[in-house]
Amino acid sequence: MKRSDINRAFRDAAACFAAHHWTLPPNAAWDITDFGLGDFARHGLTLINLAEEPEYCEKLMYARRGQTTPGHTHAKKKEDIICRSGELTLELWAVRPGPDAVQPASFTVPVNGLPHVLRSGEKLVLPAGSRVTLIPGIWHAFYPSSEECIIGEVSTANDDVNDNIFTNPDIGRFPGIEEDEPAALRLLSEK
Ligand SMILES: O=C[C@@H](O)[C@@H](O)[C@H](O)CO
Repeated sequence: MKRSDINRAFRDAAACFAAHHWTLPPNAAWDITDFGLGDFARHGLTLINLAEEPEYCEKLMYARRGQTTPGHTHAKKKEDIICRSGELTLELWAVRPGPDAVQPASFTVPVNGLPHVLRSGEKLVLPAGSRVTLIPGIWHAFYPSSEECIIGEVSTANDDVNDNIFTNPDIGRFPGIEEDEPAALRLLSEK
């Protein structure tokens, strides 16, 4: 990613958080990524790790229309993905998606704590305030279905270095950075 794209993503997310009265902690741990695919407008996510402890993690995330967090799962992390503002669409699979995948007819995820049955690969639309609970092994991709979206995540222990399994083997969780202007901030991955 160009440093100028990271700086712009930081400014866009900070403006949206401020407009929605999400006051950030001092020294917020920013994590801005194009998932190594070189197209932040299509495959991009801006995250802040609000709390990261051995037992639990809380994140605040931001995405704009057109930005997809690519399909992935976790071996260890259980997480709630929460739409905090806007509207968030998730695509969920019971097993790794792909041409040879044998998907079950249906599976169940908790939405706002209540069982919700869907077909593997089906879209789940979360309005602001709603959450879905994903156990390890549930594959998920998500993107705003509004102009922008503030997304929360509350989870068990987070390990972004080792516990993201993507369907696309070309994905790298953290971006390479091309320095084309001074940095407005240092990312988690640079510390
Ligand atoms: O589903 C999204 C989350 O698990 C993120 O916290 C993760 O960093 C995406 O790679």
